[in-house]
Amino acid sequence: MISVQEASVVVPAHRRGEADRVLLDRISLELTEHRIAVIGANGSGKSTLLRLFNGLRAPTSGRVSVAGKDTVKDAAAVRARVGFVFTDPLAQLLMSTPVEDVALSLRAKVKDRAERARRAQELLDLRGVGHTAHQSIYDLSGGERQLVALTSVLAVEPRIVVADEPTTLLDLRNRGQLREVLAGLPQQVIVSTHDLDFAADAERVIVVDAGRVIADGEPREAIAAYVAAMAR
Ligand SMILES: Nc1ncnc2c1ncn2[C@@H]1O[C@H](COP(=O)(O)OP(=O)(O)OP(=O)(O)O)[C@@H](O)[C@H]1O
Repeated sequence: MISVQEASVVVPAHRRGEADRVLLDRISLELTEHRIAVIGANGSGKSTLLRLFNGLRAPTSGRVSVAGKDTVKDAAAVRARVGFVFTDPLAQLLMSTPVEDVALSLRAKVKDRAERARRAQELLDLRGVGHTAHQSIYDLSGGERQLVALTSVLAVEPRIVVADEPTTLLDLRNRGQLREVLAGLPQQVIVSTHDLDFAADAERVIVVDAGRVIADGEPREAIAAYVAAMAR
């Protein structure tokens, strides 16, 4: 379980006379539900919040832990447990072809090189992108790329998947496909999204506004609170 206790993220002012920037302001959350969506306007702090969950970002004050492990002090254990999917898969695909990228994720678990490549191919097949295995990642469509990135993240067998606007760059069909894949995962899945239909599928919706949680709970009510806040 992810636990956020009074976590703030503050960026110090760059110039004299400027105020510090508070990106997140004393957030406390216990994330126990299987499907959680985080929504909020552009720049409200969703990405910053999600990055706290796997230690990509450290809180300036307060504490974030995953299954009792501190995201700063136990960073490696936390990263192994919490997989992170970026909006732009090119930000996370490190190798030049899908099969190499997934094999890289398998490195800790499968020592033999040939076996690693075989397993990587199997995992890509499972996600319906096996045919892209040896293509350059730059030649893949956006949807294929996102599925390859997700396959690489899942290859590490994380207990929790955190996905930062994973459908934003996708067309309607690929968006639907990715939503389906995420919905079918056995892991706990926490996504940020601007797609309110996607958010409505979650068990719990957290609304972030200017670095604060302004609504948190059952999707219908939380989404209504977000829509009302946007209208103000
Ligand atoms: N390192 C940083 N230094 C200064 N400001 C930052 C830094 N990182 C993020 N910000 C600012 O924090 C605010 C929140 O950013 P964040 O990416 O968390 O928002 P978001 O809700 O995910 O937005 P979007 O929906 O547009 O992706 C933005 O105004 C952003 O410019």
